[in-house]
Amino acid sequence: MNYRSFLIKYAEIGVKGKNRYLFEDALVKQIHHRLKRLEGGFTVTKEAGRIYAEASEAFDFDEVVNALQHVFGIVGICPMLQIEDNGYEDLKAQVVRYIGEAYENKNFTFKVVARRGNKQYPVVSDQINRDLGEVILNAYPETRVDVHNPDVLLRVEVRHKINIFSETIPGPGGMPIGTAGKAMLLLSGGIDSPVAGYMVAKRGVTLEATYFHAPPYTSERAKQKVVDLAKLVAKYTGPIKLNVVNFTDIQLYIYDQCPHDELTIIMRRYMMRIAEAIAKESDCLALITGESIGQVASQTLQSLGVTNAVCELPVMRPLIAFDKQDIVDISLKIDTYETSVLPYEDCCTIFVAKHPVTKPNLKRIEMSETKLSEKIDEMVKTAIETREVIRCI
Ligand SMILES: Nc1ncnc2c1ncn2[C@@H]1O[C@H](COP(=O)(O)OP(=O)(O)OP(=O)(O)O)[C@@H](O)[C@H]1O
Repeated sequence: MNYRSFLIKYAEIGVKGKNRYLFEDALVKQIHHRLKRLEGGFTVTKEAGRIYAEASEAFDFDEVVNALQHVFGIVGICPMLQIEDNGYEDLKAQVVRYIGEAYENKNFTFKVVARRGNKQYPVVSDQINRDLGEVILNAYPETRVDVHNPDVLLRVEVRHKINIFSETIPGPGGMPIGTAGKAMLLLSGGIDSPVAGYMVAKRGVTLEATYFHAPPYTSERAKQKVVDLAKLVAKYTGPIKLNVVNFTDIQLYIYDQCPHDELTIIMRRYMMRIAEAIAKESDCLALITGESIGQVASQTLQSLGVTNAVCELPVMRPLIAFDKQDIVDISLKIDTYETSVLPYEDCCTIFVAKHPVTKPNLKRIEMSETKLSEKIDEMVKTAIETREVIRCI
């Protein structure tokens, strides 16, 4: 079948009451944004509970489906034949043509489910089901009707135009980007943080990201890996503004002044302070990290509490109760795993102590931080001011 149009199904956003149009408009915008980079000259429109993408020229079917499968908010992608209402006999002929072109092998069972959005249409749905069933059986005698468990469920929607479709390709689900504010992802080169960003973005949150690097202790390649990860996540979220913060002086200073078993937690607190300052500048409403309870020393409940103590914005940790394998499974699904496991050094691991505290005490950590003079505030200011901003698409 040479499809020209797609019917886009969305679930959750269909139940958003009076705000529904906002969600639909955001989804239309995201679909439009994604398809405009591809061939096909797509027009994206909405019509009472339905979104359509219609091509005006030739396009690569797989490429378009792949693009739509990266748009949060879509639960199903139905390639469809959309026709004008040119009378009942024409509808019958078009359905026969659809089945003829869509299925090479006609040895299947089917059921027709018609729905009249346009109640003026002269034939009621039940009658349409029976009549179309009959013309299909006559045209293709190998087919059989099975109303309980059909191989092919042929849907015919009689609206302003008539939609004929029988296949639903799953979409990613979630909510359209741009419907739930913006958050700052602390993006490292590991497996977890890209997955954390993906999960929060899937709820409609626009992402910005911050990466801390420590040249010359961390390489250009390590930075490039984070840029590559941001680009992979951006396939789902749209462009991500990545702030690359030079953390070297701060790390060296903390290393000089503070007990080494507290380095990880104190560095983490400075990362959060800096990420939050940039987040506030960018109107982000929350921070996101890839932490999960107990994974490493800095991810015990005590450590998470001590880290949180420096943040005013809420810190979202979508992986908090996930096992590593569950996180790996998502990273494989979203295609970040292979990049995440490339063996480049991370700035936290370079200065890590042999036996970091696993149950830090807030008072003690605050006491240790008093060893850092006003110099640290200057360093934080400089790190924020001199950050590099990379647009990842
Ligand atoms: N260099 C960094 N730049 C930005 N964020 C970082 C950096 N290092 C750590 N983080 C943030 O802190 C979280 C915990 O990092 P940590 O190194 O303890 O764990 P991890 O399991 O290695 O995480 P990941 O797999 O995301 O790197 C990360 O998920 C990320 O959100």
